[in-house]
Amino acid sequence: MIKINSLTKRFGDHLAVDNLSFDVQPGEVLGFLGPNGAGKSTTMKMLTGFLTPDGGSASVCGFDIQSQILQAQKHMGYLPEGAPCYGDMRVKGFLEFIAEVRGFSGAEKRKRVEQAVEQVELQGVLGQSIETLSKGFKRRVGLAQAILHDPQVLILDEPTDGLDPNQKHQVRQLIQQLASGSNKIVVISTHILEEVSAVCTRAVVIARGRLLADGTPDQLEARSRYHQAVTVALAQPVDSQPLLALPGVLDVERQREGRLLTVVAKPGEVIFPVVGQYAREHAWPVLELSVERGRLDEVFRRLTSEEAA
Ligand SMILES: Nc1ncnc2c1ncn2[C@@H]1O[C@H](COP(=O)(O)OP(=O)(O)OP(=O)(O)O)[C@@H](O)[C@H]1O
Repeated sequence: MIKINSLTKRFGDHLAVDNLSFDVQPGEVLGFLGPNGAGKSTTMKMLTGFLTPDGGSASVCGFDIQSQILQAQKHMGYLPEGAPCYGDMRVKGFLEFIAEVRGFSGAEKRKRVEQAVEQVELQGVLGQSIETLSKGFKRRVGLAQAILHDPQVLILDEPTDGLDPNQKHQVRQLIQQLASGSNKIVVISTHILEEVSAVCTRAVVIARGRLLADGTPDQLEARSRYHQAVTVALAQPVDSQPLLALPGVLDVERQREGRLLTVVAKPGEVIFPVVGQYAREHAWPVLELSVERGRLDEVFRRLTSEEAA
């Protein structure tokens, strides 16, 4: 597991990571969220031994990241932000080089490279130099080097940043594949909130280096103003004002010239039945009626802007 205890990092006067504490358990895919400059990459760099903390401690698979970093690194795969690789090396040569650095040789080295190549589907570009690859393929090379030694812990800094929707989908599938049923830990930093719903079992939100929220995607969505909101799509606009008098209704938002209503519930209230009944009784031309789980982007904005205020 990963244990982070009051981890702190300063750059000059600037406190980039401020007393951060949380644990990650085997089997978890943790989304590490925060606005630009929140301290995500700095935290990941400390965990992986690329930066030394100024305070606090952390351990990975029981190994302290300061006094036992080499042992900790054996259990970790790391995809740094932007997935930097040696541009003038060819893909195969680069992966063989990484395999050697990881201590593999001979048949074992060939097997490890083959497996990683297969997992991220690099077969078609093995002879190509890395600098000539598309962004998506460069990212895959970065992923291949991170998983080559089959680590217990994968730390991925914005693994889908800048990829097209198909490539994003592929990388997410790969993350799910790597994590599923394996008891491994995957930590991914991201700005993309749909990624959290798509692949993460838990999310931690930070801003200005401090922890703001920690929970499952469902728990975070439940903090949204739109949790249990009812969305009503209509063929024509209706008089929605009376909805405000229904029990449990907090607000009604109108969009598309009144043909899309979002009926917001008071905290803890379930309003789908009363809104549905009202619409039926008044013969509204309903095209679609649905309940919202909550909007992560709104929770994220609120949490991080409260912090900035
Ligand atoms: N080597 C450095 N020297 C000085 N300041 C740094 C250094 N690395 C990071 N910082 C500062 O520390 C803060 C946290 O940066 P960090 O890269 O960890 O944020 P982040 O959450 O990963 O942001 P992003 O989402 O933009 O990648 C920022 O204000 C950044 O400018």
